[in-house]
Amino acid sequence: MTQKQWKLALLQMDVSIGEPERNFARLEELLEEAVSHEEKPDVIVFPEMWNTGYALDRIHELADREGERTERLLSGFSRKHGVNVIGGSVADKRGDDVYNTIYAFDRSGSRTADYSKIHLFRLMDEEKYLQSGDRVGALELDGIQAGMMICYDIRFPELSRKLALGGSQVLFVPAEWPNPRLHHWRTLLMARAIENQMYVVACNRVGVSGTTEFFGHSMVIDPWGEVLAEGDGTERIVRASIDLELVEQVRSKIPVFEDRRPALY
Ligand SMILES: NC(=O)CCC(=O)C(=O)O
Repeated sequence: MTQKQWKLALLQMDVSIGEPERNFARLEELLEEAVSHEEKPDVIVFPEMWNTGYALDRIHELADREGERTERLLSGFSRKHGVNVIGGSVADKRGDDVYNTIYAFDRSGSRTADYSKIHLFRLMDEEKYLQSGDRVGALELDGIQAGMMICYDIRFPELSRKLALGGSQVLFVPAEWPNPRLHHWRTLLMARAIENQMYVVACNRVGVSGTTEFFGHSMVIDPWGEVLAEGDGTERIVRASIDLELVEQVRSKIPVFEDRRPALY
């Protein structure tokens, strides 16, 4: 049966660069905290590259081979607690290549989808060490259609539009988005929500790696562009409830999808 409301928990965690053991341990603590709350979440989301951070010069030795460790933890957790998990993204190694990949699990613990980042971010040298994905990330959870993008992907409006046209009502965005671009982060996320009349659920990390500072400000934005929840710069769980019926209400109030003129552009 299609669910009409979702309670969300965004694990706005700090990530220890190049230390998967510490990061797995911290993530497990935050996962337990997320489900111990009186408002048990329907969907849990975490940041980008939470297993290794941007330890790119050692990424081939640190990446999770075939995503096996990530899958073991998240599949077991989602089944045990009957919760959907958008597993942030991890550095995962397939063959000789390392990707930046989201693994998503439904309430039964089944891996329902994965998505590897399409647009690699040169300012952080991703293109020198990582392979890009070659397909978009659509999925269905609790009968709700959703899309996945990773961090820099939000600068490419064509991608979120494609997901919206394919039926997505919610866009999940794990990120490691640093200072000094808070203004870009907030504005781009709001634009993706308003132009596509969809929920945007974006989880950014906090903390410092070398000289790079990550500001958090994880956000849940509704299809009208209202910010339902926003983190600060500290490690915490950001919670929000969303009502999926609002997507249809906003889309009928301003019928953007009917008024498009794709023949002209
Ligand atoms: N990890 C990323 O993709 C960072 C993207 C970013 O910071 C940006 O400004 O874009």
